[in-house]
This record gives sequence, structure tokens and C-alpha cells, in this order.
Amino acid sequence: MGEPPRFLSSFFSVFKKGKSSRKQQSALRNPVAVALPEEIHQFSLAQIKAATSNFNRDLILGEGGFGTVYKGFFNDGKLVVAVKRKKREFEAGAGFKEFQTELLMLCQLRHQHLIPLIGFCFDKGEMILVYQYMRNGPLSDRLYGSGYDPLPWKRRLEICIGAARGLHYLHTGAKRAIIHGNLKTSFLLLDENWVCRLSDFRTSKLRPRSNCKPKTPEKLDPLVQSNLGYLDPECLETGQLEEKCDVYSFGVVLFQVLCGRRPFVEHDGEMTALVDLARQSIKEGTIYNIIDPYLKGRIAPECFRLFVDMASSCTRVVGDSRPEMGEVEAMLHRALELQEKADEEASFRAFAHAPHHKSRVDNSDVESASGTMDSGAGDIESIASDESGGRSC
Ligand SMILES: Nc1ncnc2c1ncn2[C@@H]1O[C@H](COP(=O)(O)OP(=O)(O)OP(=O)(O)O)[C@@H](O)[C@H]1O
Repeated sequence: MGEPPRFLSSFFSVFKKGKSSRKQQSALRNPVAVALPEEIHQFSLAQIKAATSNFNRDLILGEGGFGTVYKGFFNDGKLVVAVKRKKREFEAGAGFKEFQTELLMLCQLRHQHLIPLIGFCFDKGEMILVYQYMRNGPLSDRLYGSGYDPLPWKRRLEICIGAARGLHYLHTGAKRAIIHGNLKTSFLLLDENWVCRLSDFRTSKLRPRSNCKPKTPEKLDPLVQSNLGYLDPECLETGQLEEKCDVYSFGVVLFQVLCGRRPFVEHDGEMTALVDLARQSIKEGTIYNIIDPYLKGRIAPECFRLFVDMASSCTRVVGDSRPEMGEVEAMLHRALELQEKADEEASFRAFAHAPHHKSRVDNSDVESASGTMDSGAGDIESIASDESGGRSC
């Protein structure tokens, strides 16, 4: 993989100059001023219009901060894509930097847990990005959108593992770490096999070199700043986007996966950040009360403890005491193993107690075949005492 830093910085420098600069004019015809990877296509507006039946409203998948997303079709419908078209009000030039950043990042980054970019269109004033279509949509819809079946716990764990892998790759896969900067459940897209793909790299940044950290707080990108409920409080204070900021946002995602809730929730008549409510509930030993009701009785206690512990560590107030994404990924794998082991044991016990089998096995009284948490918090209060690791509050 090429090294993003030089690529990005030389590219952005072209656009900092005056509007009439010839260099900029030529770059505007081709927003990637370097050779494109073979698999990235540059589409004409006519091609995009044909793929989306002229931006047919019936094909709208959703609207986001950057623009409208349409379902599109190429190769006689064999290739299904998501077409993200920049908002009209950005015409004056706003949104261009986001377009570039997304394009440049995704041109260079390829990983099974990042959204695959198919191409782009930079024609007649339009800025359009074309991605692989993710049939199961964003994780946010599956957790708290209406009209969907609840996600099974193991699937949730697998999705979290995929997201952790994607982030770990961003943080460690290039010569300099890439910070996603705007992680949330709506940017975790699920393909037809429920594989999780990180999307939206509009605010992604290369990690600042450690020896040139600014002494005064930096101004955060307004988009990052608006990521309420997910934004690391330390990052908000210093303005420094680092890996630990993504780790914090990922911890919020873990709480959302467990609770099936939005980043802000109503609690005692007030809107509260889910992360604050969850951390408080952990301290009080009542976290089980706020988990997704669908999950009650379906999570193995050891798996539950580890998962809660992980979410809690990721959202520690002091950034340096948060784990790295590699550790988080490993812990989530462990949580999945614990769940699978409990499920196996449960099905073995259920089999042993089935009427056809009962005569052949010991008649001793086995309490529960599930082995899962089916009521109350059990011994999870213990989490409250060991989650503080390094926290200052
Ligand atoms: N590759 C894709 N495949 C399927 N659906 C997609 C894809 N990309 C985006 N979408 C749909 O389009 C919607 C809008 O996406 P977009 O990334 O523009 O904004 P968003 O998630 O609403 O967030 P924001 O407002 O912060 O930009 C998503 O919620 C999702 O439903």
C-alpha cells in the first residue's frame, strides 16, 4: 500500500491556492492528481445518470451530511452500487475537501472491513462517490431502526469484531496511523453476509507526528465536533485527533450494540449520553437493567462481563488508559468464544434432557439448560470495581 501522508499533503496543497491557478484548474478536472488504482473507475455524469435512472427518487437509500445516496445499477443490473451525490448547496466549493479526503483514503485503503470504493464522478460540477452496495444497510438501523428483526447476540459480536478489525487496520496498516475521526453506528455498513464495513472517511486524518504536537488546543473539524455522544471528551478539549479518540467512539458503539439504543437516551426525564448512563450503571451494578430487552437471557455471563468490561475500558476518560484496537479485537474474539462455548454446553445439556435421551442419562437435577444470564445482574457488580484502571474520575 502507498503511503497516504505525502500523497495527501501534496494533493491538498494544490487546492489551497487561488481559484484561478492553472494547477487547480487541471486538478479540478481530475480530483485525484495521481494515478488511480486500476479498480477505481472515473464515471461520467451520463453514466451515473444511467445507473440511477436519472437520480430517481425511488432509488434513494438515505440522506446524509454530504448528500443523497441512491441505489444504482451497472452492467445490466449485475453490479449494484450506492451512489453518494454531493448536495447542491455545496456548489460553491464547500464539501470539496471532504470529497477529496474520502476519495484519496479509499483509493489507497483496501480491507475486508472497509467499504469498497468502486469509483467516482467529477463532471459538470458534480461530486459523486460510488461504493459497493451494502445490502443490510447501516448498523444503526439494525439496532434501533423500525421494522427490523432484532440482531442475534452472536451476530452483534461478529459485527463488532469486524469493525474492530477495520479500525485496527486503519490504526496500524499504513506507515502512519489513520484516524477515522467520525465513527458511529450509521457508518458501520453491513453487507449481504453481515460483514461489517467501515465507511465515511470524510474527516479521516493521519496521526500527527508525536514530536510535533501543538502546545495549544487545535480546532477540531466541525464535522468531528458534531459527532455528539461519540466524541472523546479529551479530544474535544485538546482538538487532537488520535487513535484513542476512535477507541472511545468504538466503546460507545459497543454500549449501543449491547443496549440497542441511540447515542443519546432519555433517562429520568432528561436526555443523557448513553455512554454516561452505561458507565454510571456499571458503577452501580445495574448495567443489566439497561441492555436491549431482546438480549436478556441470551448472553452467557462470562461473555457479558468481558464485553461490558471492554466497552468500559474503551470509554475511559483518560485516553492513555484505553486499550489499543488490537487488544479490543482480541478481547471481542474471546467474548465470542465464551458465548459459543456456553451455547455448546447449553445445547449439550438440552440434548441430554430431551425425553428420548433421558432414560440413558443420569437423572440428576440440572437447573438450567441455557447457561445464559436470564435474570438480574448476577455477579456483574464486580465489573464496577476493576474498570477504573487509570481513570481520573
Ligand atoms: N454503500 C452503501 N450501501 C447501502 N446503503 C448505503 C451505503 N452508503 C450509504 N447508504 C445509506 O445512505 C444513508 C446515508 O448515508 P451517509 O453516509 O450519506 O449519511 P449518514 O449515515 O446519514 O450520516 P451523516 O449525516 O453524518 O453524513 C445511510 O444511512 C445508508 O442507509
